[in-house]
This record gives sequence, structure tokens and C-alpha cells, in this order.
Amino acid sequence: MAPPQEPIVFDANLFQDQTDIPKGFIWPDHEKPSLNVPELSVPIIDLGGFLSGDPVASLEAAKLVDEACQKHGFFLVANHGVDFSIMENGHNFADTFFSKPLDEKRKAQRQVGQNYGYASSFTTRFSTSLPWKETLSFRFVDGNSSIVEDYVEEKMGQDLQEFGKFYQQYSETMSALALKIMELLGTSLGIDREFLKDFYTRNDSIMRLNHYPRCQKPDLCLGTGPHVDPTSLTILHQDNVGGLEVCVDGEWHSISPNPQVFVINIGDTLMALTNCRYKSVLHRAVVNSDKPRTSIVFFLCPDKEKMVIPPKELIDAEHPRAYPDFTWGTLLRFTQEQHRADANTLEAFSKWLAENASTNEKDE
Ligand SMILES: C=C1C[C@]23C[C@H]1CC[C@H]2[C@]1(C)CCC[C@@](C)(C(=O)O)[C@H]1[C@@H]3C(=O)O
Ligand SMILES: O=C(O)CCC(=O)C(=O)O
Ligand SMILES: [Fe+2]
Repeated sequence: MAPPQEPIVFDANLFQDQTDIPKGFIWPDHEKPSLNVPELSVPIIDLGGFLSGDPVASLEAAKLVDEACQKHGFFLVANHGVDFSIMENGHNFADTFFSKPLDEKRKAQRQVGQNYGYASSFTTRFSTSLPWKETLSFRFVDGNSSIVEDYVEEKMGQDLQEFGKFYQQYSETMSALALKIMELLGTSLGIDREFLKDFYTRNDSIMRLNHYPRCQKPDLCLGTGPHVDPTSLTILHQDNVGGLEVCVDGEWHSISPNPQVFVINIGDTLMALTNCRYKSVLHRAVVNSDKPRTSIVFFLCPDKEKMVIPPKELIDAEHPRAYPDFTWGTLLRFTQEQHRADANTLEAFSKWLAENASTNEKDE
């Protein structure tokens, strides 16, 4: 992915009221937003009921999550044990950061080859189909109690210490929530309840803030383009603006904002780990001309060196291996250096692995 010669600088404060949209932000006709998409019916899972051990609640939660993950990979989690003030503060801190002048935000500028830091769109990574968003991403490693706050202090200085401490805490809260959800998925898959939880205990995840400025041509642009998450499990909190859409049965559907719940979706790595029992599904974020939108996203990822191999209970004559063995570290590198995550990342990755088998073995 060669960067453009003269990358545009996406300054949200200027672009949000601009009617003259640079062509790099105009998406191809077949990917432009659709009008009046229907709402997706997504089950609300009572996580606390499952964790309480109540047999009726556990059975209901496992049944609902199994159906959803086999079909479109999205579900909502309620009774999650996370105090609403945490989500509220998450958005307040994000809004404070993104309302800063661009040169302030660029103190944490994401460097070429880095997955973390501030990015105003990805004009240095791509030259077409540019996402109408700014992002701030952190690395979170379970067990490292200051990785996020250290990064913030190093990149943005002492005055953002409270900001860094907050997202350190938020990331730890999401990591713990993710492991509880992994227990539920282990149960719904009918495998050892601890298998997935153990696989992700030492997770090496990505905490990301997505900020979508207003856009005066919301019918031409996309906040985040159509993609499947290459990661394992996504825990997303929407504000009350709405814009997340999922492609089910070939049609885009909206997921209505509900700030009391977290939106959960399966990513490619977990789809491979479940030998395709649970689906990683195409989704995107649309923008609007009236209000900016923020989503707070925790991408659960395993240790980068762990080999992703489904448990034997999920491999049989009817379900042969769907994907080759791989590590998340190799897939992450692939999405950052070779192939922008889109609708077909795992297929392109499998082909790339086969073509570069000798090189990848040397890198291991
Ligand atoms: C490993 C990742 C790459 C992206 C962030 C995480 C999981 C989702 C990926 C992404 C959001 C998919 C759409 C394209 C992308 C470039 C984006 O719009 O942000 C992707 C992220 C990335 O490569 O930075
Ligand atoms: O902002 C959203 O609602 C979706 C963002 C997303 O899919 C992502 O960051 O992977
Ligand atoms: Fe996504």
C-alpha cells in the first residue's frame, strides 16, 4: 500500500462544514451508503444472568448468543457489570481529546508501521476510499498496569495524565469483560468453558477511539469502510448518534444506539479459532451532516505469538479445517503492510501465507 505523494491533511474542524469533498473521501458507487436501512434484530444477552449460574438464564444466554454468532456474529451485552459512568466518561474524555486543535492531537501522531497513536483519516496509508474519521489507538497488554497511561504521558505529556489513567482503567475493564464473554462463548460452542478464556487471558489488544466529524456529503462518504474485523472479539460502545451498519443476507442493517449496552462482534481470528462455527461479518460506519459521532472500541487480540488452532471438538468430517494455522502477529502485520482489512481479509491472508510459507517460517 504505497502512501500518496501529497497526503491530504484531514482537519476535522475544517472538513466538518465543507461541502467540497476531496475525491479521496468519495467511495465507489457500489460501496456508498444506502438510504433507510432496516434495523438489525440483535439479541440482548443477560451476561450477569449467565455468570450467576442460574440454569434458566445460562441456557437462554447460550442459546441466543449461539444463534447470533452462527448467523451474523453480532450481539448486545446487558447486565455486564460496567458502571454507566465509565462509558459516559469514556465519551467525555474522547470528546475532549478530539476537540483539541490538530497540532495538539498530532503530538501522538501514528507513525508509519505503527498500529497505535493518532490518525486523521489514513491519508498517509491510503489514497482512495478514505475513512471520514479520526482515530486514537492504544496498545493494551493484560497484566501491564500502566502501558496505556505510559504511552499517553510519553506522547502527549503530563497534562493528559488523567486521560491516560482513565483509558488504562477502561482497557482493563474491557479485558475482564471480554474474558467473561469468552466463558459464555465456550459454553455456547459446547467446548471446555475455559478454553477460550484461557486462550485470551494474556491478551495483547487494541483500544481505539473513533471520532466521526459531521460530513456535508454523507451520501458519498463513509466513516469506516466495509470490513470484517481481523481481530478476535470487538467490544464497542456507541454514543447516541448511530451509524454502525452490518451486512446480513446481502443487505445493510443498522444497529440502533443503546448506550446502556455494549455491541459485541466476532472477528476473523476468533472465526478461525472456532473453525468457522462463529462468523466474522461485514460491517461499516456511516456519517451524517448534523452531529459528530464517537465509538469506543476494544479489539481483543491474543498474544501475537500464539498459534491460532481450533480445538479438536470443532474439527470433524463435516467441519474440516477452514483456515491454516497462523499467529495473530502475522495477520496484524498483513493488515498493516500488505492488505487493508476489508470483506475478504482472511481469504487474501490464507493465499499470502501459502505464497510466502518459507519466508513466514523464517520470521517465526
Ligand atoms: C487490527 C485492526 C486494523 C483496523 C483496526 C483493528 C481492527 C479493525 C481494522 C479496521 C478498522 C478495518 C477497516 C479498515 C481500517 C484501516 C480502518 O478503517 O481503521 C482498519 C484498522 C487499521 O488497519 O488501522
Ligand atoms: O464506529 C463504529 O460503529 C464501527 C467501527 C468499526 O467497525 C471498527 O473500528 O472496526
Ligand atoms: Fe469493525
